[in-house]
Amino acid sequence: MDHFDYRDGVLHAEDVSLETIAAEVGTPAYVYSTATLRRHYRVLAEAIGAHPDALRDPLIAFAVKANGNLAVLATLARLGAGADTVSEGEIRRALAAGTPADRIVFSGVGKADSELAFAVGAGVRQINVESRPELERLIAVARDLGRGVDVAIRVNPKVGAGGHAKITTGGATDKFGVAPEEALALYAEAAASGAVTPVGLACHIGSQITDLAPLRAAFGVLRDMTLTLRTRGLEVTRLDLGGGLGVPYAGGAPTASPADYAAMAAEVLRGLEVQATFEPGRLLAANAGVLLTRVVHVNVRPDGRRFLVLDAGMNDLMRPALYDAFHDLKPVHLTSAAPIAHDVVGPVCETGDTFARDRPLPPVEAGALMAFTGAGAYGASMANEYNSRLLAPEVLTDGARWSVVRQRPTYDQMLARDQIPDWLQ
Ligand SMILES: Cc1ncc(COP(=O)(O)O)c(C=O)c1O
Ligand SMILES: N[C@@H](CCCC[NH3+])C(=O)O
Repeated sequence: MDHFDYRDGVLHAEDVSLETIAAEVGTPAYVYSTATLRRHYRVLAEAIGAHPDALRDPLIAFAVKANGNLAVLATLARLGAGADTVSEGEIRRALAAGTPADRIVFSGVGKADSELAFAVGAGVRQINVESRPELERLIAVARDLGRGVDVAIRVNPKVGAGGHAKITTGGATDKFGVAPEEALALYAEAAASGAVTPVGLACHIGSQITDLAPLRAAFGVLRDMTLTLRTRGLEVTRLDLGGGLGVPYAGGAPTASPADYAAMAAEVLRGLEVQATFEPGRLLAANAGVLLTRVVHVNVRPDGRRFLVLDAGMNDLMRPALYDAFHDLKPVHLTSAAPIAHDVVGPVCETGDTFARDRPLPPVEAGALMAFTGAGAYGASMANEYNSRLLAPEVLTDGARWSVVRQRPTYDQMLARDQIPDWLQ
């Protein structure tokens, strides 16, 4: 949180007061810090770079799904980050932000033929194949285009982990990847096809993982499989270790450090002589962003229950509604008033539009500005227009500079997307 701190009693993003941003851009609005993004990238890059013997020529491919804003992607691309993408839209975002195609990895369980063709045509670094039907379609697409592509087979190591059942991806019954035995068979089939080149294995077992044990187990599966493939005469030059390392959400559980994570990965991969890819999303972006919001009013019921009604709703920040996620809420103006219990809610017509129950907060008045922390990952990227609410704009700070990096749409733009057919006039 150090780049989001109080100065003279007002919460700032780097050198910019959130009050200034709210006054000019309105609320709700996402605010990201370039300095924090850079720091997070460097901490991870240095942690990985400390093990050049085992983590050779590493690639940090930012998971675009966490935050697809072009300015955020461009910030990371300039530091050398690649991109982990799961749709044509995300590949296009990464390219538009200046990420070189040969640093873009394409993952996902349901890539359409048109998306596979786009990725092959764009010359992405590798496609992480998640199933037999996908491999068959990719081979057909590559043959049609007369152009090859490097592939990794995404393994489902049967080790699920993560902060919530809905964000666990590595369990045996989860839809992602293929079981180790089948992955070995697909690898050989890919090699035999002559149309695509299998270069390695991939895994990603979940998100907001705070403990290294399940990650170690999953990486161990990749290691064993690498050795098996080599005994079968197949070359394995890359391992994609996925993302998933958790972050400290203010008030939440502690998590393993990037240094311990990298040391563990190095320990498991040492001696394999493979190139390692990492796909962090949350780790780089979550604590680099806040969601700035204004109190609509405080509704105190006769029984004493205090509803703090914000102008941000579950459509802007879905994580609490979807995963019961905890996001700290800070008043933009520091106060020493004693905290009292509030139910923090948005304006959306759903009971699920509740950010927190009985959250101790200093009493605030209508119009007060507040900020949800830890909102830089899976915040704006998961936002929607439910209740016909306009998507929140996004702002990026860099020292004393700041810019709107995604405009709030207008109601006219929202309405213009729909058409009433002639036959209804
Ligand atoms: C394949 C893949 N890679 C990387 C990520 C990024 O995960 P995280 O933000 O937890 O690092 C995800 C999302 O969970 C994913 O599905
Ligand atoms: N969207 C989730 C993380 C899932 C990542 C995608 N596999 C979150 O907000 O925590």
